[in-house]
Amino acid sequence: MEKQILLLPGDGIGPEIIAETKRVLEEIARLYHHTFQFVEGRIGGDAIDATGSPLPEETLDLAKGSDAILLGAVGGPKWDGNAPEKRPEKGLLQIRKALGLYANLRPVRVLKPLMGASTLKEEVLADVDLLIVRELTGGLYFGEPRERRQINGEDGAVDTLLYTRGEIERIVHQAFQFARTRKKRVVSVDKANVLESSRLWREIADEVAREYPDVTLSHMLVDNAAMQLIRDPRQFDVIVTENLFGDILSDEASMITGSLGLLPSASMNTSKVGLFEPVHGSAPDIAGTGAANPLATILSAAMMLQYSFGLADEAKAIEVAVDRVLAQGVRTKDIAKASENAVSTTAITNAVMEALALKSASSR
Ligand SMILES: NC(=O)c1ccc[n+]([C@@H]2O[C@H](COP(=O)([O-])OP(=O)(O)OC[C@H]3O[C@@H](n4cnc5c(N)ncnc54)[C@H](O)[C@@H]3O)[C@@H](O)[C@H]2O)c1
Ligand SMILES: CC(C)[C@H](C(=O)O)[C@@H](O)C(=O)O
Ligand SMILES: [Mg+2]
Repeated sequence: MEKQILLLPGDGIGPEIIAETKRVLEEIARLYHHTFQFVEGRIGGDAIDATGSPLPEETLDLAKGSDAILLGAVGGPKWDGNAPEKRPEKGLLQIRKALGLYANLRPVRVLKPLMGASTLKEEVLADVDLLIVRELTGGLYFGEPRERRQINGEDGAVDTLLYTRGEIERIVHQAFQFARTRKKRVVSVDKANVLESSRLWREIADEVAREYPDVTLSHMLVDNAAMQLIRDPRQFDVIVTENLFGDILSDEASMITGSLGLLPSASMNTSKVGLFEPVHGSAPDIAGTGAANPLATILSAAMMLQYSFGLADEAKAIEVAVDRVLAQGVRTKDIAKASENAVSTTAITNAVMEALALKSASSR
């Protein structure tokens, strides 16, 4: 198979984790006889410094001409004081919107060798396998107006939480379709006791549910959901929710697995180009130290192989290699216990590549 993959390293630890993940993809190409052509583009602070824009036209053109996009992370203190249009994060929001990537899939799977890395008790961790389906191109992130203005004679600011029927219907359908391939349970998370947009969300979720009689739908208020995720994450199969709630709940859910450095994501639409990126950010506090955990990005690449290229065996091989490396006790600092020696971003990637090659040799 021949595919063009756009790499968008971005800022902070982004270039480190993308360089390592590229090596894993090259190993997959070698082992399974594919041709992956890599092109590289700028986004975020890196793009602002080079071109003045967080998402240059050239990057968007490269994205549209590629088969899939693998992104590191954007942002950092250097650009924190920038005007809204010149913030690195704006580039990420713009590329999601421009490519219509409304469905953000964030799977949360407990990796058995890491049970001890989680702050939760082992009895609530066994069998955790949930999927957060986050709406990604609507809600507070994009609603207009958004501005500073005088309100009752003093400084004020407004953001707008806005959803249309079509936006809600399509993401809820996605959640039900994924639930059909899993444990057939959807929890729709909202704040319908306060927000009108949530009341519309709930009504539409109920309507959509009638088309999936084989799937159970329940509703949960977001504050309760935040608590239930920690109390007993095993109760969830698919969680569908609006943009901001999904952002917050997914960072929270990462601690079920043990680290934000483990959580992958896929942003999809109905057309061909998907964007794959770790859930975490640019981690400026550890950038350049070799401490970044590349596994979230490596697992995002596995999602890319599966969802964009239909390469299920290759995706599974990466997941199995990651499990094997963790079972061997190889750990970056974020998942190592005080008593364990932490290894570098490159060293854990080497271990994943060795596990891949070993598995491939033994299955021949
Ligand atoms: N998708 C993205 O590009 C994305 C996502 C979240 C935050 N951000 C941006 O990143 C910048 C930093 O934000 P933040 O510090 O709040 O969130 P962050 O996710 O970058 O980091 C939070 C904490 O988790 C740790 N961490 C994150 N990823 C890690 C990894 N792979 N390995 C080991 N440790 C890891 C960091 O060291 C930090 O202590 C901000 O500018 C923010 O806007 C970008
Ligand atoms: C960087 C930021 C805009 C982004 C978001 O909020 O969507 C990030 O936190 C994420 O989770 O992908
Ligand atoms: Mg986030």
